[in-house]
Amino acid sequence: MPDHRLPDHLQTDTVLTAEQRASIFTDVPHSPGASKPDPILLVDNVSRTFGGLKAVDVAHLEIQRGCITGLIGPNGAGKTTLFNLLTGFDRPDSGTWSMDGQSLGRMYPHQVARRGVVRTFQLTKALSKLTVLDNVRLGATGQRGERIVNTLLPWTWKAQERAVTERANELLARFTLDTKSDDLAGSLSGGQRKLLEMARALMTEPTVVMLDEPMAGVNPALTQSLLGHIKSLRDEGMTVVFVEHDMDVIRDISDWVVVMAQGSVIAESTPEHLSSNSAVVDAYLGSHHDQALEFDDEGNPVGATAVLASALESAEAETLETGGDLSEPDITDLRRENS
Ligand SMILES: Nc1ncnc2c1ncn2[C@@H]1O[C@H](COP(=O)(O)OP(=O)(O)OP(=O)(O)O)[C@@H](O)[C@H]1O
Repeated sequence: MPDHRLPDHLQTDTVLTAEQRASIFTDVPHSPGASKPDPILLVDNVSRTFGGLKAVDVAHLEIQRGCITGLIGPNGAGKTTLFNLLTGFDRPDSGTWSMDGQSLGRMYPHQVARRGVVRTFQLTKALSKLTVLDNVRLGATGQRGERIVNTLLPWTWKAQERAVTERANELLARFTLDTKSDDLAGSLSGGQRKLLEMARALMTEPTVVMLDEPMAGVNPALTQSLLGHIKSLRDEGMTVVFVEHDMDVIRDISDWVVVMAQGSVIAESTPEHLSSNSAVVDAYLGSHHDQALEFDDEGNPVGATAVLASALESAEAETLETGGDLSEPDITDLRRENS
């Protein structure tokens, strides 16, 4: 059994400094299912099939406490399905997973949230006919301590109502949505809805926040602000797991990166060493060679194309560093080999 206690020099109250986060992963092997010094989430043998397709088949995964873990992988790799399973929005065929030793299996989403694990969605789920404030207030449903509130006397409900509204207003201010609190959520831009979702998720004062493509569809001006918000969740002691396709974002904010392909975890790494991992390069090459490449107005690769470009660049650099050469193979040599 691996020893999951943090070494003495890393012991903290969950809020880790940048130095502590960097040293946490120094001895973690860059391999799928690697043991972490202090995992908050443990996943074992979780699988989910749709018809004949194995969407998720994760043998073992550990998520380090107090850090940002980026989850990447080609389209259809199973990232969203894994999020759905871990947060009670879907049921696996098999497997177990737990937070701090407490099983989270066979639970409904609100029960998982009560235990401190919340998630946001790739496509935001704001209720467009409700005000922004009411959307955030709804996040308090299933709140930890709700049962205690239910046993309180009627006149204390009002106090609870006030507390919920107060917290919702604080969160709206934090995410710079306070001027919009009386607007209908349907009037918000895509980026503002992402902020709204984050605010709603934080109503339960979670321990683990799982964000499914928080940057997708967000304009560049809001991207920086969202990145800052995600970092601040970690800096307040929360554990963040997020799905993202943009490698610049992954490099900017992840402390550790988990790579999925065809339902399984195929690699784990620090963001710096990601592109030199041949399994990652293979996964992206394998799944994207027949897809249209995507570029922005300035001709820079975006989305999966950016991941591929970055992986190729690093693989080429590695080939050169190890004395290889990048010239096309001589066709006459190939013919000779095949004859
Ligand atoms: N409800 C469902 N019914 C049938 N197939 C599904 C269902 N949900 C997911 N799948 C399939 O499972 C596989 C994994 O999908 P999933 O959405 O988890 O991948 P992903 O890594 O999140 O992809 P993306 O990056 O495109 O969001 C895909 O082949 C998908 O088509």
